[in-house]
Amino acid sequence: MKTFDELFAELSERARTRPEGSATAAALAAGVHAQGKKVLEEAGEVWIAAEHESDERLAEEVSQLLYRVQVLMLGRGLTLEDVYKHL
Ligand SMILES: N=c1c2ncn([C@@H]3O[C@H](COP(=O)(O)OP(=O)(O)OP(=O)(O)O)[C@@H](O)[C@H]3O)c2ncn1[C@@H]1O[C@H](COP(=O)(O)O)[C@@H](O)[C@H]1O
Repeated sequence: MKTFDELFAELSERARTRPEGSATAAALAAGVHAQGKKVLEEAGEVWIAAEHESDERLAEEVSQLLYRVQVLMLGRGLTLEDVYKHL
């Protein structure tokens, strides 16, 4: 189990080192357009799960959306602080 901040730290490290076989390194290499499409896709899956699926499936889809949002943030070079200052 990991927190939002812990995942972001892990993905930041992947962005820095770009290890072979990393899903994050591949998603970052695909560019912001592809990263944005993934955010939209996962957001749609969250919506569908919220209306029609179990709590467990919804939680899984939300986790994937959080992951995709973090990848997009890294793709654009945003930090957690850049976002948190607006909360
Ligand atoms: N939380 C995630 C995570 N959520 C989703 N995904 C990726 O999203 C894919 C599933 O997304 P989709 O449903 O859109 O399916 P898809 O794109 O058709 O799937 P593929 O055909 O690409 O497998 C998974 O196969 C992963 O590639 C994730 N990839 C990585 N993480 C975490 O990120 C960290 C770093 O991972 P690596 O970069 O792989 O080292 C680790 O803690 C991982 O657990």
